[in-house]
Amino acid sequence: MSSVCVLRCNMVVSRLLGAGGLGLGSGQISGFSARFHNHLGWSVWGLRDITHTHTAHTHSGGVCVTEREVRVRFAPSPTGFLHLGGLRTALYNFLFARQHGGRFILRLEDTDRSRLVPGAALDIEHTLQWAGITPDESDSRGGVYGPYVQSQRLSLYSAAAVSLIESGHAYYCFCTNHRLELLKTEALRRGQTPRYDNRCRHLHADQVQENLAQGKPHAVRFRLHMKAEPFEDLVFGWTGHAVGEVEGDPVILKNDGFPTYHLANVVDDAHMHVSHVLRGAEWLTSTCKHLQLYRALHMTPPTYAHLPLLLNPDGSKLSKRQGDIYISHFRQQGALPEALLDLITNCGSGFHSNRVGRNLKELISEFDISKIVTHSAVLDLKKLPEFNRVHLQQRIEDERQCRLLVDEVKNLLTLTYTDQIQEEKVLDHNYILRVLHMRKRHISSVRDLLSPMYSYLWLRPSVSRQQLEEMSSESHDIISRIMQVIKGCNGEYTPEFLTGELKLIAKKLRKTKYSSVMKLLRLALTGQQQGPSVGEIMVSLGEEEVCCRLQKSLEA
Ligand SMILES: Nc1ncnc2c1ncn2[C@@H]1O[C@H](COP(=O)(O)OP(=O)(O)OP(=O)(O)O)[C@@H](O)[C@H]1O
Repeated sequence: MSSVCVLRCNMVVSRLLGAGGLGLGSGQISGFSARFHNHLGWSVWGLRDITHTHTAHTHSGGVCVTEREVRVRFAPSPTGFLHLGGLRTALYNFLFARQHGGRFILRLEDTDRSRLVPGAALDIEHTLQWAGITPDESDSRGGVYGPYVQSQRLSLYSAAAVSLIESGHAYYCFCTNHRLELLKTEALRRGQTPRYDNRCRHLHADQVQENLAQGKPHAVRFRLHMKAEPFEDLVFGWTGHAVGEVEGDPVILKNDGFPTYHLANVVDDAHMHVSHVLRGAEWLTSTCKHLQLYRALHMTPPTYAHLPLLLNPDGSKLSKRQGDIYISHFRQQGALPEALLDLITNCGSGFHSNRVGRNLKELISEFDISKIVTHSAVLDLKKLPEFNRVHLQQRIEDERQCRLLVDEVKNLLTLTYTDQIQEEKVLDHNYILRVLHMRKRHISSVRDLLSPMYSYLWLRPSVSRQQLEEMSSESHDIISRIMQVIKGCNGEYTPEFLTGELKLIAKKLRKTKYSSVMKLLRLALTGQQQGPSVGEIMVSLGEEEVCCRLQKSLEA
């Protein structure tokens, strides 16, 4: 290119690097100049690094990974908190990386400055950590290809834009917002899809130089080819979109000095040596554009796998723009991370079969990218309590995890009942442990144990003798007999034993049926008319506490 072009490019670079101190010196971006100018080998679009071989029984279930180290990235924009759709895309990247001994990278794409949400970046990283899918490289963990936040990588994008302008693949666009709006309105009036008319493509070099010298605001646009190079997507198969025929040249660098998604993700994926891009299917049609950018930049593109989207029941995409329910909300409600991961994989695809109760280790070994289907899936949140119940039971049955649950219940109890708790023993580790084991098939969250239905576990009910008499005139006799049974049970204090004994007592009564005996006992022990079986209630409370409550009911 001519010296004019070099001059223009330098102007852009200095403007961009100087803009509000947002750009960094290239020294802050590891190995930038060396890698950027060292054209990475062009391996037939780089798409043969992963191939479908349906006969091979490989770890990944029919997909052979060869040559390059597997490096995948989850690249959300911190324009909102993480939702379940984003979590599933992150998870599939994580599963793929773990299956192939690769690296899982978290990159924050914060170039849309107008939509940044304070706290979102931290929320995303913390949520991934909470879910057990901790990135190997990220802003907080670091890594050799950092920084992992796009606003700290501006010099890379401006240099790429410069290189594209120099090679004639990009050009300055001086069109005003007003003109672009008019183009849009006119297209809509004619019933056409709005598109840029590529006017600035044809500006004479002198005109461009004059505009730049006058400091006219400008963006940089990429010159799209008419020809559509098809590519093989791991989910959608061979795909091609004649982007140049249907779209105007896209902006790659905005006039605020920030790149658009198209340039930034291409440059970063290449510089971070990303081998596979697993991202939402909404990017499928943009991929031909991205491949044109790779070609123009002489960079090796990754292999693509576009993932079907998770949808709301009304068919819309789960998206931060709609303020969909964030993961932090489910977390606050007591959802377990493994239950959420299990739910979002169950309502999608990527596995030979679906079943409830898969943990992360099993998800890694059973994930099969060749099983991902192209159609989107509706998220069925009504199933979450059942998924949570199954996973909570698994935690309760695991000694180490159950210890943590006991502590959680203890904290919740202290917070909920503060000074109402009369008996310190309800905060005892073994007492809570017993309650958890007794209720593990019935509760979806440990928070359920704090609901009024379970208050009897922590607080003594106040039941009057009169209430019991109203249920049965034999109530005194019944309660005395039961206390006798408890005293003589010699360690055989199980729900089954107690139920058998209660039946025997009922048989000896003249006026009270077995069912009424149960109702009477439930009321005396819990102050409630419904709840778990009486045998279970008695075992949960323990012999001493049951006797104490029964005795009190006789005296009340
Ligand atoms: N509903 C969804 N289902 C599956 N993947 C999704 C969904 N929404 C986003 N993703 C994917 O998650 C990754 C991060 O997405 P991003 O942070 O842009 O979220 P988003 O909800 O699409 O944001 P926005 O609403 O701001 O566009 C991208 O690869 C994106 O394709």
